[in-house]
Amino acid sequence: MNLLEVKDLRKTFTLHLRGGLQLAVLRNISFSVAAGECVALVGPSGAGKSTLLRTIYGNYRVESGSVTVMHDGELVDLTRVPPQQLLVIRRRSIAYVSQFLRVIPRVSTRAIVASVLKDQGVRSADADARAESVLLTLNLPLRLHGLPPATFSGGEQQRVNLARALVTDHPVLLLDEPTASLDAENAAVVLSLIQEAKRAGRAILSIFHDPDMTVRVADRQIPIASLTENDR
Ligand SMILES: Nc1ncnc2c1ncn2[C@@H]1O[C@H](COP(=O)(O)OP(=O)(O)OP(=O)(O)O)[C@@H](O)[C@H]1O
Repeated sequence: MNLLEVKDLRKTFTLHLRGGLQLAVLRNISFSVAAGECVALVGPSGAGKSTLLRTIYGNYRVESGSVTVMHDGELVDLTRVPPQQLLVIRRRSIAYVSQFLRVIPRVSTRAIVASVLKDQGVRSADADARAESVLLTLNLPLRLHGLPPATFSGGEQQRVNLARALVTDHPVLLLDEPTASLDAENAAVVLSLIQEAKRAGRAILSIFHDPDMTVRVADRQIPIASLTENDR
């Protein structure tokens, strides 16, 4: 069963500060990701892999095409839903881990991770316990859970970011270079959590900075090519 379907997606950026210059990035992108599958986006730097993830998550408006995700047992086209519904769908059905953690200052790491569950209606004490457990699995020691992550190392911040997505059971998971700032040991933990998410029937779409990671965890690869003059 497909949990994510992308059809004929097109995306062009308009650079308003450059006199409205048009930058074509994605053309004719079509693929699907089934429950229990991890699909990797591969292609040269600048081809548009991160743009594709952000467009699927609804951060960017599409020029044309559709992005359908499984939400509450139904396939919903995210390109056509009003912003309020998009927020509801993000809360329950599609999670996105960017390379960068954006957090509210002075909020503790535990509270940041638990808030995702509390937004879904999980009781406060249960949410805190589950947040703590996933943070420990990701090798973030208890002494850091009460601290805001602003001063954490890049790899620690990346693991907090991952914890926010892995603590939930959203059917669709988008990961942008989830192991980029991690040492080999922590990268291996993340790979095993991705395998676990696959076994749980989630659909994962990811970009890996390391081709070896792609081979180890991805069931399929989707090539994203840089556009030529003719494609634009
Ligand atoms: N918000 C934006 N506004 C304008 N142009 C953008 C924006 N985001 C990305 N781009 C451009 O879109 C193109 C694709 O960028 P993107 O980051 O998606 O590539 P990528 O394949 O993920 O690259 P990398 O592997 O280096 O991370 C680049 O030319 C980039 O400059």
